[in-house]
Amino acid sequence: MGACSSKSSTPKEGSPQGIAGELLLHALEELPQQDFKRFRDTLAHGDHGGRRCIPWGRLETADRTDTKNLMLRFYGKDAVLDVAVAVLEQIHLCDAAARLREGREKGGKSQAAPGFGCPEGETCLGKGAERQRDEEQREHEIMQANSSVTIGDLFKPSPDGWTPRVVVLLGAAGIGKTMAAKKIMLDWASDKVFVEFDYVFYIHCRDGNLLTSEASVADLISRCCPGSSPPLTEMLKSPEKLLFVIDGFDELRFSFDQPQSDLCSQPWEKRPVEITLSSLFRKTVLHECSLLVTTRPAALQKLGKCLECERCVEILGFSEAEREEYFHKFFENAKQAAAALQFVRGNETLFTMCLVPIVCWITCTIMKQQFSRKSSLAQSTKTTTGIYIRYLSMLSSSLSSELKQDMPVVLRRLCCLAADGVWKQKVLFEEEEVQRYTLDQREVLPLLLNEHIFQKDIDCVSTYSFIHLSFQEFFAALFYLLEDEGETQTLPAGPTRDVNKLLENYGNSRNYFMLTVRFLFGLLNEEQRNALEKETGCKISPKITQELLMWLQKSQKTALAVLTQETTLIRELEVCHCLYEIQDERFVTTALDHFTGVYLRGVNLNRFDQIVLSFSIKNFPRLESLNLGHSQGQKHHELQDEAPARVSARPGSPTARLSRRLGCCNLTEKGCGALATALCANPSVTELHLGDNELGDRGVRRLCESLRDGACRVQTLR
Ligand SMILES: Nc1ncnc2c1ncn2[C@@H]1O[C@H](COP(=O)(O)OP(=O)(O)OP(=O)(O)O)[C@@H](O)[C@H]1O
Repeated sequence: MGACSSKSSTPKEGSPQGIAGELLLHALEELPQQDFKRFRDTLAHGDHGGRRCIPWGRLETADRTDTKNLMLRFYGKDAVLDVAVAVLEQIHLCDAAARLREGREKGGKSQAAPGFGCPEGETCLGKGAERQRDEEQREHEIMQANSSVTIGDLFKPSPDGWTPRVVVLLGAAGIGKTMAAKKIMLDWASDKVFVEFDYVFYIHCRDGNLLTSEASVADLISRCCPGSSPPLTEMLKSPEKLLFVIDGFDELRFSFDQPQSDLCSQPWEKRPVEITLSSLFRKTVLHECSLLVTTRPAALQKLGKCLECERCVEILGFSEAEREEYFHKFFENAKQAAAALQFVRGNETLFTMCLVPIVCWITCTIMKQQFSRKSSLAQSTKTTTGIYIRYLSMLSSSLSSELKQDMPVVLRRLCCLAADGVWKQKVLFEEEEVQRYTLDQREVLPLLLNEHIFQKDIDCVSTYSFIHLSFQEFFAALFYLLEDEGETQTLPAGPTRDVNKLLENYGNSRNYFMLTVRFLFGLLNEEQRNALEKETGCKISPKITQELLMWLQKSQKTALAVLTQETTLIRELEVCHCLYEIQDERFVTTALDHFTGVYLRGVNLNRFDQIVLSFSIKNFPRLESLNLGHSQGQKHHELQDEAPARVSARPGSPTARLSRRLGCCNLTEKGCGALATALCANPSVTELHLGDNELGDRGVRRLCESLRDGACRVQTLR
């Protein structure tokens, strides 16, 4: 658990951090109590030249030593004194600022002693430290997610008594974030959770995108209380009793890069919605209120720029028992539920995929129809794309023959609408927009669209969305594969069909494109393509295959992978998800031939992720390293039992130097058996880092014995 304690220890005497820390502590101790309070307040709410503010929740009760330690932890030894000097100047304590600056200059000279601190200008070392901090922070977050948390615990104080005010609920597409947010509202309303809050407001970000006129925080609150005039003055009197549930941060179109000086400070101030939300996130208004924000992981980086996440909890999806419970509730009929479960359990991958509730829902919906009609869920379905295609087939089979005839045209138009929406980060479409695509709602409503009544400014308008955002992303992907039969020329100008444009933008706005790109890979699978063509009557062309392949290979230079001096490592599990969806071993092997390893430290691997990762490992021609240090989640059965064997069994690998780092990845003593067998068969393994695993002395002995005659070094950390 070493990495989880990201709390820095007290700086050691004589260390560079110690000097910065000592100077800072000295400066803080010189401040009278009132000034020290102003210092903390500015630290939490001031402008630190783009640097993060320390959340007030942490500073509120901090004494001088705590404040020094928090500042060192947040800004590091190199920047901490800059921040302190700037804060002192902001609160007009210019003498104190000058003394601190002078002390730093003197201290700086003494640091020039050999072997003490880093020479000036060595920015690469600095950057390394920054990366390291990010990584540790992520590992810390993941750790938090793993200690199982219930809704009622989200705002509970941590063991050291500190209560978070900003909690982020993180989860993949369709994992149940909106469901959880709505459940929170219901549970709070019936006094089951969060009794400490007098008012809880639910803001769905997709609605925020539609607001065109200016709005104050008070207006946003009023919108959450429809039909009545809420007691706003009373509500705003005690901000610490307010909780805002901000659902679907990833769906917000706003950039949130306004300077601090543009933000509002009063809840009655009417400003563009973007500014108002930003002010709420950055706590320049109602800074004592609490926020619960849900988001897909891809938007975490953007979120981190506009708010200080104080606690991050990941929704992991349904456990096996919960999947069973879901089936029973869905079917109501015990016999049908048991039969459906038996079928789905017969396809282990499908059952695993059902850990994502939306997949569970689609599966059950298809199965339910299967009981009344011909079977439509193939036993072989094992990709997310496959499930969505089966759903579409099911809908198509339920259409009247007249509607079915129009299906290719309707589908092509619908795909244009979906793609246009994905590019414009639009989830809700107004009636005229849908009509502009010459889509008659009666045709498409049963297919995918949900109708919502939305209060836009003073009017009520009908808006439509795909039955779930992930369906919009599925249809947006299909847009790039459908052969244009000419009729789309009459539609509003949408995005180009050039997939390269989408891929180029993936790096910048990945959270909007990630699932769409994953579906693109899935739709290239020949079997899936054929099934879709047969069911819908549309022509689907695999002409983008080469583009996707080249993009993956080129992605050595993108955020998907990291190119070190000698090796190119896959750094994002998303690459493996894309490759898994295509289920084409030749494609996967060719794509992976450009990489030499996988580096996924601090990733939360669920069982499906493990299946996905294992698929890539199995088809990895030049795998030299697999680093899963600090990866957490359910035990890595798949990787323990299969991946090592698969790696060693690959022809052509004997000359490869294989180094495996499995530190802290939940490798158990049992897993050592499989690992040992694999290692025996693979004399090319030269290094094995096992870090802080649970394998016990027997496990280590077993491994060492296996490796006695080889050149492999085993490193453990316990
Ligand atoms: N706890 C649950 N119990 C039953 N069904 C659930 C649960 N959570 C989610 N679902 C089902 O899964 C669907 C998707 O859930 P939800 O919309 O909450 O996901 P999400 O994480 O918000 O997805 P996205 O990031 O794509 O917006 C829901 O419409 C519902 O059918």
